[in-house]
Amino acid sequence: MNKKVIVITTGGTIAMSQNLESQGVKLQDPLALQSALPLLNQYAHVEMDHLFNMPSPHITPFHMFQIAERVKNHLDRGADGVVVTHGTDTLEETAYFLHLVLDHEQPVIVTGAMRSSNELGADGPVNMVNSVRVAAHEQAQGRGVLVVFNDEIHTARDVTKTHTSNVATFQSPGLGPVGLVTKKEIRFLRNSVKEPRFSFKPPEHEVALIKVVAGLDDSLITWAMDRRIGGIVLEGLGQGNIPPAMLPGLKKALAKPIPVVLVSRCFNGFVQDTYEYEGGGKQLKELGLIFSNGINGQKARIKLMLALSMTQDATELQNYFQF
Ligand SMILES: NC(=O)C[C@H](N)C(=O)O
Repeated sequence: MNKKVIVITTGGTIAMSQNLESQGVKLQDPLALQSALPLLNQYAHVEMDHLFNMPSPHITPFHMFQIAERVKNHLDRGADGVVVTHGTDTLEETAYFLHLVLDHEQPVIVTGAMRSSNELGADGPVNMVNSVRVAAHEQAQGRGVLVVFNDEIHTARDVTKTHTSNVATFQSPGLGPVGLVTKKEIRFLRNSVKEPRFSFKPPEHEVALIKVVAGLDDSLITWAMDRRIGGIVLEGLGQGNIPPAMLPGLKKALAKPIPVVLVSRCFNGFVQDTYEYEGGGKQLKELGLIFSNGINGQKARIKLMLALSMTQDATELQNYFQF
């Protein structure tokens, strides 16, 4: 039986073309994407739903919720799979947001392109075809949200954009792709981590992501507190350490209480309570920071936003970050 796959378009380079005079790349009429339909229909019965036409730096967590609502509607109404086309700059954040709020068996795939539609070697068509193929594939079911790009399949949890312009930009550091797409075959290489899902609600709290650098003091933490931020993610150094000058503001934030999640700015390895010096992981653990492993700073921010819509309780928040 021909599977029914819905392609929801939201913009990004996949929906753009290059102006031959200025060389600038910008959005075109989203209906131009419909020209891919005859190609896509070779693999499934495909319908397109044009939701937004935005560059992905314009996407906010509220837009992510709107995308999630649209995906959910299609899945609830019986689509066998959904593909979301999206700009690559914030693609990993939207993919992870969808992953945390959707709980369907049917495959949900996020894809995009690094080269716009009229550039040499445009990768949009092949990424769309591969995404539709994966969305219609039995073995893609029950794996949560996947990112299909450049003949590879990645989980929303693990994938990150690693190159500003190369078509092989999406990688899962330390793990590699969860699956591969060839002309003949779709093959999954490993299972995905199961994560608890969050309530289907728009995020209510802003969360600040602060990248820790040598010599940083607590002024960004103070700024975040003045803005009545709901939570803070610290992208710490190494195994999860910070300069001592951050401690006064950090202690004030924790006393409020504002939950603070700690990830590492290294993209391999774990944050852990190893170091006993001032600002070291041992002290941060004692102060009550939530240690988070397996997701980067931008994804920990999305997760904390969703978690704060469910609870403010420190132990419950901690539990969400065990996975
Ligand atoms: N390749 C891309 O899609 C990048 C573009 N700036 C976007 O995220 O919308």
